[in-house]
Amino acid sequence: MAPTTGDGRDHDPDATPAFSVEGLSKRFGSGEDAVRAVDDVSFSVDRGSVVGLLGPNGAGKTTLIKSVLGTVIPDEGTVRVLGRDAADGRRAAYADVDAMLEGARNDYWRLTVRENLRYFATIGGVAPDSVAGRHERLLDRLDLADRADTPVRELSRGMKQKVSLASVLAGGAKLVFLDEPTLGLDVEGSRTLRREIRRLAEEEDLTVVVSSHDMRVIEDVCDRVVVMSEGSIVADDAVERLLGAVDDYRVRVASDDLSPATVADLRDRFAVADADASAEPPTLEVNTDGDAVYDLFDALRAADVTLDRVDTVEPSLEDVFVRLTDAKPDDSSEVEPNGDRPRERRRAGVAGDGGGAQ
Ligand SMILES: Nc1ncnc2c1ncn2[C@@H]1O[C@H](COP(=O)(O)OP(=O)(O)OP(=O)(O)O)[C@@H](O)[C@H]1O
Repeated sequence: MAPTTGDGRDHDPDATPAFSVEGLSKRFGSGEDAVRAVDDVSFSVDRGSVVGLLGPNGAGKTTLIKSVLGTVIPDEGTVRVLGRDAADGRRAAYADVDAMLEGARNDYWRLTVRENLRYFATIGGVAPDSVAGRHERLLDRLDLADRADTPVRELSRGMKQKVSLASVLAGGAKLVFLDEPTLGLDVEGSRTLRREIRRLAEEEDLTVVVSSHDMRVIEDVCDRVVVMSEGSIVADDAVERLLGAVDDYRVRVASDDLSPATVADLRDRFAVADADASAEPPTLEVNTDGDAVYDLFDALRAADVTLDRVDTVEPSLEDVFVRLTDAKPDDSSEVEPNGDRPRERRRAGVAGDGGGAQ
């Protein structure tokens, strides 16, 4: 048990959460038009953990993150960052915190990669020479070392995204928020960045909060997932436990005999989760439990469906998410040609990056 002082603060640095929020609420607007963006939310994040923040559009994720970053002032509740009450002194509370909000930080494209790291260390209040070793390590780990002296504008999108991540870490932040870190990347670029985020978290002893609509990011990178809906936390658990909590038993059958009429008939009688008529052979996924699976096979036999293949399907984080929030996970993944999400793309403020309190 960590020693505590009279004010209840503990002084064992490892036991102090990276951040905690208590009774946090934020409302926008007033009267009938008021929106409770965050509604009495309390939770804390241990140091060294990698936590995913999930939720459909408008769930309150960004407002929550900005409240912790100090760029949104909550109506009620307290925020403690690395043991310090954010209301007591923003500068001290946020010295070790940084964020990459909504896709990418605006790195300076005319500066080289290394110059960007030095610049962001400086505006984070750190003398760049004192963290030169860290910068070399970051460049190395993110496979940017041989491009360190290249202007950012000459890099591929995937590399620019990695420069953004390195810039967030350039000043020695211990707590970082990454919002949609893989947005706009191709499959390979996204996979590389996910691997690097996980590795950096472990090797640099970082606390990372990742917000994304991409379930692969959350599944690959996070130890724990906090799911928000309509301003409240609706689930908060380890990824495996969330997956285990879904006791759906789903079977996927494949057969050339699955005609549209047969599928329509089965839809009336079973919980059909998915049907793909264009697959070869066509497939049908049905949520079943207990005896329902036998009823399904009886019904298929009665409809003269000869099965080519039968599989059971493990529940995915997406299934859990849909169950908890009643929303599709990618309902805001519409991406503009430049890779940005359309809504309020450039509006977000970042601590130390010109974001003003609202
Ligand atoms: N500055 C603002 N003024 C008015 N309403 C706002 C403002 N910021 C957020 N809201 C509203 O608060 C609610 C929560 O928004 P928030 O951006 O926090 O959700 P989110 O979970 O981050 O959504 P998304 O995934 O789409 O980014 C929404 O109804 C949103 O319209």
